[in-house]
Amino acid sequence: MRFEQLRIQGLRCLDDVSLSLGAGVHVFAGPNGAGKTSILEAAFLLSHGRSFRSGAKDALLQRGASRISVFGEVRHDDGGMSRVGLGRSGQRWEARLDGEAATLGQIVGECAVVCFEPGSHALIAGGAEERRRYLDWGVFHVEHEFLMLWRRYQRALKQRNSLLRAAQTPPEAMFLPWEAELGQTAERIHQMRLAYLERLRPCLAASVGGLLPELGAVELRFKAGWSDDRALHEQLAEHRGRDLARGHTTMGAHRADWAIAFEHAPLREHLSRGQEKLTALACMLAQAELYAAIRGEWPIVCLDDLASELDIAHQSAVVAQLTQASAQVLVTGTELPAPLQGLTAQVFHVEQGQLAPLL
Ligand SMILES: Nc1ncnc2c1ncn2[C@@H]1O[C@H](COP(=O)(O)OP(=O)(O)OP(=O)(O)O)[C@@H](O)[C@H]1O
Repeated sequence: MRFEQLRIQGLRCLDDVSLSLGAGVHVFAGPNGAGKTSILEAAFLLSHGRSFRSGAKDALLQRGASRISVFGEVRHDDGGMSRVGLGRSGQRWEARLDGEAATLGQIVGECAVVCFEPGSHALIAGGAEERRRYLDWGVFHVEHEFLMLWRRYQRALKQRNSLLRAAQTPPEAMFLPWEAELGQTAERIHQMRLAYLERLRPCLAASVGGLLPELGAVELRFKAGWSDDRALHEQLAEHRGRDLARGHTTMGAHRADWAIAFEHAPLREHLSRGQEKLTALACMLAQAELYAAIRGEWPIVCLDDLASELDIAHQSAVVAQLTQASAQVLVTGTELPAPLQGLTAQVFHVEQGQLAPLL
């Protein structure tokens, strides 16, 4: 798939920017603080309903603006077109699909963007939340039922947590239905996550093998978020006392995690910062490749500040793979990255939130 049009209003320094994009590689080049990353953020927002920069929800709105809005025309490889939009004035985000009010899930289902950026190493070196988000984004695109299950799970979790925090401990009967619901939905979420990771495994082995051959075979480990010897609802009942003391639910699908271990770097601490970044990039590429295998089209790939993140050999390897796959690629850099010189790429100069195509 690819964006044919992208319109961004009121996002950081981008006051009102319209872009026409084609197939293949697009480069956004310009000085620091010009607004290059903000363009990728807008694309990512349509596919995830959030920015890839942490804590950015309020910072996204341009200072002094009352509304933020991002609109994209997505051309699918089968010729179909989806018009996706996301806007926010005040605290509420509103989604639109083909001119009609829609849910966030609907637009995210139509528009797939993956991104490698300077914070991506957090997928390997950071907390479990990033890894769950990555996993669940992939699961969602394979199993549309996932979102509904996840919402049911979150609702039950919220209810149980508020019982845990009540001034006077409620009777057991009030906990039981929520614990049963958590147990049921968590089990199905777990099965979907496991099935997705099984499908991801060969894609990951291939992309890691291409980018980090020196680290040897790769192993993917998954933790459900609760012990696998008993049903979750039983464990929730058993550990209610501990959860009451802590004021929140300490086990369940919201505590799941996964990890990658290499034959020659079994612990995460064995990886250099550059290897963490390459591993995160391999995860992103594997997810894109699996998406393409399942859905029949590549997601849009964003590479933020590519030249400062990777050495030239790895930049070249990534660009070659994406060009071969005919993915639409949006790259940023203070200059045109070396592996793109001589390649057919549409280059835009970005300065102070303004864009101009360079011939
Ligand atoms: N809410 C906001 N309102 C207005 N301007 C903002 C807001 N948030 C950030 N900015 C400004 O918008 C610009 C955003 O820059 P962005 O991160 O997109 O730049 P960049 O071209 O990727 O820079 P770099 O090369 O330094 O990474 C910066 O100049 C920043 O100061």
